[in-house]
Amino acid sequence: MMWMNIAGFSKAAAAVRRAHGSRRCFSTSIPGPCIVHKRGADILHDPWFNKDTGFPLTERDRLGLRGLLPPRVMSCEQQYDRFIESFHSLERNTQGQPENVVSLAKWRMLNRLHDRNETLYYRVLIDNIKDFAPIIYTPTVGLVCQNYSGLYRRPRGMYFSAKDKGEMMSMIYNWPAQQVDMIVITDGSRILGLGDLGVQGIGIPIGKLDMYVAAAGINPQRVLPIMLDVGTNNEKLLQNDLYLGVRQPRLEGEEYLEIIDEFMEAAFTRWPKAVVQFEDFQAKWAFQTLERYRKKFCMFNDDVQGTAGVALAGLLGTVRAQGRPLSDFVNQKIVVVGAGSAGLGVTKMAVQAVARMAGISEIEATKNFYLIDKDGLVTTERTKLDPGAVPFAKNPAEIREGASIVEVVKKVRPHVLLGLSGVGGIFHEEVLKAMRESDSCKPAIFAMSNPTLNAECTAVDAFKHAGGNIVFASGSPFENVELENGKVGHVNQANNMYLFPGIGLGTLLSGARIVTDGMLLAAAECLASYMTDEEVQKGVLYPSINNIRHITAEVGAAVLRAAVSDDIAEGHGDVGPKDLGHMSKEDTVNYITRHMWYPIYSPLVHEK
Ligand SMILES: NC(=O)C1=CN([C@@H]2O[C@H](COP(=O)(O)OP(=O)(O)OC[C@H]3O[C@@H](n4cnc5c(N)ncnc54)[C@H](O)[C@@H]3O)[C@@H](O)[C@H]2O)C=CC1
Ligand SMILES: CC(=O)C(=O)O
Ligand SMILES: [Mg+2]
Repeated sequence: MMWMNIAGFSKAAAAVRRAHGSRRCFSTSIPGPCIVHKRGADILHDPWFNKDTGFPLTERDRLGLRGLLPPRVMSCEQQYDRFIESFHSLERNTQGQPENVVSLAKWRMLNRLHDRNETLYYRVLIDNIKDFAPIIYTPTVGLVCQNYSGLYRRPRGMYFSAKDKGEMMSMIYNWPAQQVDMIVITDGSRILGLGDLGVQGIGIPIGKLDMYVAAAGINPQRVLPIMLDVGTNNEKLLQNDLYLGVRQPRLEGEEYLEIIDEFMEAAFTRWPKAVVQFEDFQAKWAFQTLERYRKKFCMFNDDVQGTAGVALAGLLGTVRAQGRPLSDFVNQKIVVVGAGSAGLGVTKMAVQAVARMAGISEIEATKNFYLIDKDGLVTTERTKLDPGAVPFAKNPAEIREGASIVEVVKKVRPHVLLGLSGVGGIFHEEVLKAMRESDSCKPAIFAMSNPTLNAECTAVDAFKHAGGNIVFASGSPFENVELENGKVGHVNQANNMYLFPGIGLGTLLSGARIVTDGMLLAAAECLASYMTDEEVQKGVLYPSINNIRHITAEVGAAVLRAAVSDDIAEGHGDVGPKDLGHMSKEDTVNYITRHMWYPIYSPLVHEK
């Protein structure tokens, strides 16, 4: 078991990952050729193949591009520098403007590059992931979704609407790529903490798949963002003339399930080896679709399962941060605020970990967990209790039904207060001050809701009101906080981005037919053991996002090895299940790393 390995994490491994995270590595080796079936201007208009001014003269001749570009040939490095310089100049020129305006301007600039030249786009993204993830992912992606109908310029991904019923099996063949490895699908019903955004939620699969390319090195020609537009219950969108989705209330019940069933059959008929990630479905459909498909298709739900693993890794980190042995996790009192797809997923996985570590039943393991939803503390007195929350309902004799967050924190004095409610600011001053009385010497506050305005509290407020000795994590990035004593309050980003790319990549390269609990647990354990004791004791629970490729390789390898142990790995390409089984841990990481796509201009070879 992983729990034993954490303390043994070697300094050498830490050095390797730092090297891996180094920026701007322009490879000097000659890349293999890329076959292209078009010529001339058609190539320039195809972002998969376009190199802009980067086409060498010989290639311009071979592909009929001569005269279609300015004569000067620029290297990829020169194009890169030119883009970064333009980006900095945008930053200078927008100084003092409202934050939303600046964020959208930056997103537009990156998006234009994405639409024009994918190779350069991903090079820029990978090498500057810390600066650009907040633009293509949370928080700016939330703003983009809110404004998507107005921002829309070019199509990306596929849209299956309620009106396409009966047509999906043929429609799926409209996608131009022969092979698809990763699909991220949403129905737009719960986009971050922003609610039902209907068709505009397509920004989320696009952003998640950008992270797949950047972190997991999935080839961008093999990713497919999907919007399943079954209507929206957002009145404002339905009234908006510019709204691009189907203008009808959401389908419900069997009608809804028939649409998703049809899509899943169509997708896996064309690409039987693909992995499908469900993202930002409202809780009832998140759980139902997960149960419906997880034994039948190779899929997982990122909000339920990915988030659970990231939170569990962070919770284990908080035990180490207190200088206590991991076995003390079983004694940690944890208050979870938000009992939706994410909150229930996290609580369930953490309870399972306690049960395993303490050798007790899952029911007994719920003792130290307190679940709060919009109606307050969940107890057995609650009428209309969500079935998923039943195991965590407290006895009202312990604390009253519906008790507020402050009441629960004052009474329980939890080690951890974890928010997945989607409600900005509910960890207000009184709640945070109550955490000063926590039974932990290093109380932990996880404000995991996205985007930034929906975080349960800001980093500054957490350190100000709960004290400088807390451990803090948020779902969207905040700056570190300067404390009065001259020390730095470290801000962690507790976001499922640390796991979903590795879960997807490990699953894909193992050729697993389904995603098992064992694979998800292996991912969480791998992340939990990634940090050194020294780092964790400084309150650093998660690695820097600059190391995301290395983390993803490690997580992917852990997932793959779990698939082999679970006997469901069927292999990938030339690598059969036996080959996978014979790989050492190090071989597995190397195998995963070798399969990561990296953006370099390949020589284009035209074939009719
Ligand atoms: N950091 C991360 O990696 C992730 C963060 N999230 C974030 O978590 C949030 C929730 O996501 P889901 O669970 O899918 O949503 P959900 O809609 O399924 O659940 C929200 C829960 O919060 C509760 N709630 C609402 N108002 C409340 C209040 N005033 N006090 C206490 N509880 C309240 C609701 O009753 C419900 O149980 C979103 O903001 C999302 O962005 C979700 C997945 C991953
Ligand atoms: C991060 C994420 O998946 C969410 O906020 O929904
Ligand atoms: Mg999500």
